[in-house]
Amino acid sequence: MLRIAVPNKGSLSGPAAEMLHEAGYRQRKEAKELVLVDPDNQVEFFFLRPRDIAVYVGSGRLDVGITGRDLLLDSASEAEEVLALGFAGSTFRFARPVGTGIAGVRDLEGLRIATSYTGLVEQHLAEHGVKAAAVTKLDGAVETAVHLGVADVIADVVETGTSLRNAGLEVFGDPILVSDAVVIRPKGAGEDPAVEQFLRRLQGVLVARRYVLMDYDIRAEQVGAAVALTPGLESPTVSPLHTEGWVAVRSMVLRKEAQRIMDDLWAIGARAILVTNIHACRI
Ligand SMILES: Nc1ncnc2c1ncn2[C@@H]1O[C@H](COP(=O)(O)OP(=O)(O)OP(=O)(O)O)[C@@H](O)[C@H]1O
Ligand SMILES: O=P(O)(O)OC[C@H]1O[C@H](OP(=O)(O)OP(=O)(O)O)[C@H](O)[C@@H]1O
Ligand SMILES: [Mg+2]
Repeated sequence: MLRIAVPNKGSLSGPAAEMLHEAGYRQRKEAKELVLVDPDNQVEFFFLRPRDIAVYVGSGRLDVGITGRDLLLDSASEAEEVLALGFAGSTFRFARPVGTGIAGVRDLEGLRIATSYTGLVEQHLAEHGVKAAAVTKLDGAVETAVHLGVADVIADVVETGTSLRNAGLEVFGDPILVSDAVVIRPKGAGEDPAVEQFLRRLQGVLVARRYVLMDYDIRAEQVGAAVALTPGLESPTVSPLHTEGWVAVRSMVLRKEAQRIMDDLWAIGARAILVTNIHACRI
């Protein structure tokens, strides 16, 4: 049975559960369940703290896991990213009190930094040859550390920037990392058909979320122009219509471009343009 680590709490847990459900896996009924067996799919889910998942997978005790790229890299575990999942997107950045002159990583020499991600910060400082006075590890609400005098600057997860603004802080320097929810495996793990199948299912969900199916009718002489607008992933399906001189086209298009493409198709004479959701797929 494939053993999969899944986040039990925080920003990653809800979207991860939703994605696994869309991929056809059983989900736990209540948040206190720690292990769930899905015999129909031959998998076993272990609900763990997101920060610990890289440790379990890196040690090879679990075959595969879902966590954040920032947590994976902070842990320095023997696990590696194999697929980005497109949720829990954020950047990991330094922030200073508004208006202070600290402009980049080099200005951090001799300063005190608070963060929940000491591994990431120490690695980043080392890469730039900078020696901070202290890198203090806090569990959360890191933005408050400056106000309370525990640190001069912080390094934290930033999504909308609201938490920083509320604390009178602002980002400076380049992002240390762009993060996303990711699937991880032990480094160097060999081919495993069960893992491949798991990844194919998740890739199917990603494609079903990104793309829609577009159907339309068009005069045969315009089919070249129409197909240029809807080239599909490989090649669109073109079928004859009962009405002489017309064809039906079916193609996958990016969901976010669907309305613009419908306008463009209409302008070259396409009619009966229909868009449908893809429920599941294997590409
Ligand atoms: N506001 C946010 N927006 C997007 N991703 C976030 C946000 N906060 C945390 N993350 C991501 O979630 C992961 C951290 O999960 P974790 O459960 O440790 O913290 P959390 O989501 O902040 O939950 P909590 O602080 O309630 O325990 C990281 O990959 C981080 O990048
Ligand atoms: O840029 P924003 O949209 O404000 O999001 C970023 C904030 O969200 C997370 O905090 P969370 O609410 O999980 O609290 P925590 O700091 O205690 O983990 C993260 O640690 C930042 O503080
Ligand atoms: Mg948090």
